[in-house]
Amino acid sequence: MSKPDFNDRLLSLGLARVSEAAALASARLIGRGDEKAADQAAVNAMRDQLNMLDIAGTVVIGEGERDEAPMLYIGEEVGTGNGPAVDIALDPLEGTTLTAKDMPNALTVIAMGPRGSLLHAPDVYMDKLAVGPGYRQGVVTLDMSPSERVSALAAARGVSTEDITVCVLERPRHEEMIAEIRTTGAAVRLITDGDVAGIIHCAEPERTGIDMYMGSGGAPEGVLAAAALKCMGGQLYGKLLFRNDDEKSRAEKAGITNLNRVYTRDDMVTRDVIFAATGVTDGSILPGIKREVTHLTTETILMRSKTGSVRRMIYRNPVKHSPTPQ
Ligand SMILES: O=P(O)(O)OC[C@H]1O[C@](O)(COP(=O)(O)O)[C@@H](O)[C@@H]1O
Ligand SMILES: [Mn+2]
Repeated sequence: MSKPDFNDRLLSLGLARVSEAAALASARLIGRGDEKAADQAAVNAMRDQLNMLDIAGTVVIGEGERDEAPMLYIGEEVGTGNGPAVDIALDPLEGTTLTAKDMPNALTVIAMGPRGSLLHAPDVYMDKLAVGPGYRQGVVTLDMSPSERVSALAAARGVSTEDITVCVLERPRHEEMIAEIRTTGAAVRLITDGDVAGIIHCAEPERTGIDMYMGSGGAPEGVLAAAALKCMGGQLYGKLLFRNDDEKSRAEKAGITNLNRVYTRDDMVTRDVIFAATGVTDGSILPGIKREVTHLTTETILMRSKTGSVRRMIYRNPVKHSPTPQ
C-alpha cells in the first residue's frame, strides 16, 4: 500500500505538541547551570512525543551521528510508521547554555517536510547571512564584505547605514567582522548563543529591531533557520565551513558532493515545510516558560510555508493533577 501524502495542515498541530513537550521538560532545568541535564530532558520528551505521531519519519538534522547520540541521531526513524514519509530537522534545546544560565532566546525547534526536502547538513560550521522579507533576491550575498552588505541593505531600504542593526554571535572568530560592521555606523546586536533565533529575528524587524544576521554557526541550525524563513519570508545564504579532512569526509558521507556550494534558503529546504518552536527562556520572538505552582505555561509559534500561516499557541499545562479550582 502506498504511503499517504504529507498533510502539512493536520501534522502541524502534532508538531506543536512536540516542541511544547521538549520545552516543558526543560522547565525545571532553566538557570540550574547544568546544560547536559537540560538538553537530555528536552531530547527525551521530544522523542517520546514525536514517536506518537502517525508518520514514517527520518531524523536528518538531529543530535549527532548514531555513535555520539543515543537518541534522535541522524538517520533515526521516528513516528508510528503509519503515515507519510517525512524528513525531520530538530534541535530539542537550541541554546543549552542560555537555558542553563537563564539567558534570553532559548528555544525548542522542529521542522518537518516530505521525504527528501531537507538538506542533510553535517555537524560542521556554516557561514550564514540572512535578511527578512521584502528585498530583491541577492540584495546581500556571502561574496560581499560585511561593510558592503550593510551598505547594500541600507540602500535597498532607503535608510542610512546607521539605521541598520546586524545580529552576530559573540565569538573571537567574529571580532574582525564586528569591527568592520561598526565602521559603517551600523549597530551590532551581539548574542552569546542561539543563531536560529538570531536569524528568525530578521523576519520580524519591527518586533526585534534586527535587519540582518551574519557570521558562522552550526550547519544544522542553518537548515532549521532556513525552514523558519521559508515560512516567514526572508533570504538565507549558507556555505559549509570545514576545519579538517574529517569534517569534509563527514559531509561526503552525508551525500554532499560540492563542498564549496553556497546554499540558498530554498536549496536547504526544497519543498513546503512546517516549523514549530517553543520559547524556553524569554526572547524577542517568543516569551519563555512561565512557572506557577500548579501550571507551566508555554508559547509556541507554528508555521506552514505552503500558506505562510503563523499561529501562536499558548498552552497552560497543569503540573500535577489538582482539584478543580473552587
Ligand atoms: O558555540 P559555537 O561553537 O560558536 O557554535 C554556535 C552554535 O551553538 C549555538 O549557539 C547553540 O547551540 P546548542 O545549544 O544547540 O548547542 C547555536 O545557536 C550556534 O549555531
Ligand atoms: Mn543548537
